Amino acid sequence: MASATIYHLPSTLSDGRFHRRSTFGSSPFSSSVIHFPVYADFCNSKPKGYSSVRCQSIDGDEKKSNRSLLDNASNLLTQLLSGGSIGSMPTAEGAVSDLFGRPLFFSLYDWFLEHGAVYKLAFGPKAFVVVSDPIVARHILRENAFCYDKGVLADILEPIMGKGLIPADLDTWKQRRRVIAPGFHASYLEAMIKVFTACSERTMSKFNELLEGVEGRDEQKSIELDLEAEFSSLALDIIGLGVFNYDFGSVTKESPVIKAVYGTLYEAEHRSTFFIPYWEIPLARWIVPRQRKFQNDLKIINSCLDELIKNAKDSRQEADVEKLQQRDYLNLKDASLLRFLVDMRGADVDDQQLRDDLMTMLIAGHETTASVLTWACFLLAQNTTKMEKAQAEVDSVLGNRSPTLESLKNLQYIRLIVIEALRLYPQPPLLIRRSLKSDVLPGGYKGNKDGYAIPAGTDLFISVYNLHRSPYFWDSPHEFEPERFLVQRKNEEIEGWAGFDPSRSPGALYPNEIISDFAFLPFGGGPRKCVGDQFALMESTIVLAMLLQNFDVELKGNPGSVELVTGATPFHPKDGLWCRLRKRSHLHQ
Ligand code: HEM
Repeated sequence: MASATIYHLPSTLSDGRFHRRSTFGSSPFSSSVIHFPVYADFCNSKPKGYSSVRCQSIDGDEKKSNRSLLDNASNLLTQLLSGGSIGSMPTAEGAVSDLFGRPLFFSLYDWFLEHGAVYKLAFGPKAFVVVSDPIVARHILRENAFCYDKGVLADILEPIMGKGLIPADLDTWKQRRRVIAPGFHASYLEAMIKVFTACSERTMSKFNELLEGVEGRDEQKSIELDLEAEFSSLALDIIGLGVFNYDFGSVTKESPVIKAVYGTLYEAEHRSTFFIPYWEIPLARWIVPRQRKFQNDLKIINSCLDELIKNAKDSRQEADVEKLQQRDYLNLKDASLLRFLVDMRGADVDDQQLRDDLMTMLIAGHETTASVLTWACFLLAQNTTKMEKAQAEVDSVLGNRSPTLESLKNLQYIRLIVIEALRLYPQPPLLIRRSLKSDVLPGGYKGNKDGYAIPAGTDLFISVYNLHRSPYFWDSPHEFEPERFLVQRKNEEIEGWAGFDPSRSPGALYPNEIISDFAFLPFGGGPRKCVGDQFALMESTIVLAMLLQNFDVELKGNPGSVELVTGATPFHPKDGLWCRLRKRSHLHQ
């Protein structure tokens, strides 16, 4: 009989990694948990694409009759307080109760199909404008980018990231972006491939050791583990080494710093699913136990970062940007971004700013990447043909060798799987903005030809989830089809959208917002686009390739039982992604 061993990581009990969903219980958004529709449901739905999502909502009259007094009062208040100023737009009379039963983005999707690509969400005393159209997204993110700031998101993240790139005011952002973006140059990324490979090898060794501990013949052995937790540890180790040359070693051990990082991540996540700055209530940081713990976690991380900054400054070797980029990164002992930032001539900054920069990248680049890998495995494990195609590519490109930059270029199918996972599960599913001045949004596809006037101070959600699953811009939008990115797609009917054309970004290893004219926005677009996109994509490709090179992966349970939680932060399977791993048959002794 085949033996299987179930591994609970030690952290299950002590660092809160797996308790985090329960901390979300108090949030109106994140308490939403749904059984995720099985991939096959999507494929069989008619019209192709969205009926599975729609079937989870209460439609029409039934929905209205279920509205509570709270919903009616909330909508009335919205109309009174903000309805007039952005009145020309279709309004989704969102029932607040809709938000309790399931993640917010499902409701946003239903309302998008009902009201169009730009609608106003009547929600309590506030109104949000929800955008689900590439032409409108392009206007906000690129053409008129400096008319908008991060609004609610900056309010939420500022206490954690300070003046890091994400929440920074415009002046600080301009100054820091100019210094940080060049740090992700080609030689740095190539050196990072060594880091991705070395860290992944540690994870693969851990899995192999666990398998060796199982009794029985090689071909019969399997282990069951939560791949989401494993990817989370691996991504933490990678971001620590890549950004500040610090080895958390979290794949194999626990430490107070690791616990503090997870504590901080969960607080960041909790705050970003709340949208109301409850932590600013006077004395909350001293009285509320979770806030006290958060302050303590921040202190632990900050003192670790302070020491790393001090060491980097003590060994500073000043140079111009061009000279820094020409260093022999493949052989540097410390190829980290911190080294680059500290050594850059003329970019002297105080320790506080450096700390904010590092903290921002630690948070922005950790769970996002772990989530992409999680959902890529979830999708692949449900599709035997695509899994076999992926493993065949890995076998022919890598054999039993470790990945290099050259092999990464040849792992085309694995790259597209990562991209397709990001299309179906964008991390985060919403981009948040607030208008700094009055503006006129384009109407977008099927919208008002004159556009929509919005006043200064309007809060907007660009729903990347809606964009990525729009039936107007994608064929079979809910299907897992990595191959779709190889095909040119034009839609002459859509005025103002240039269509999908891979040749628009020659030499790009991965499809991006340019190729899709803003219909594909996993890393945002325009000046605030993610600085770590290539880092994250290469990392995900290498980790996934090495996993498939070594193991057969299947879901432990039924895909329909995988429950999904999210707010404005990465999607998570509620109880992790439990998978069964077996050593690939050609690797048996
Ligand atoms: C798959 C992984 C990742 C995803 C999906 C992702 C996604 C995003 C998105 C959507 C934005 C734009 C947010 C907006 O416009 O409001 C962003 C910004 C940012 N990301 Fe990433 N990211 C990932 C990995 C990383 C990594 C690895 C790093 C750093 C090493 C990083 C650092 C940043 C920073 C600093 C910003 C702010 C840029 C600015 O405002 O100038 N991200 N990311």
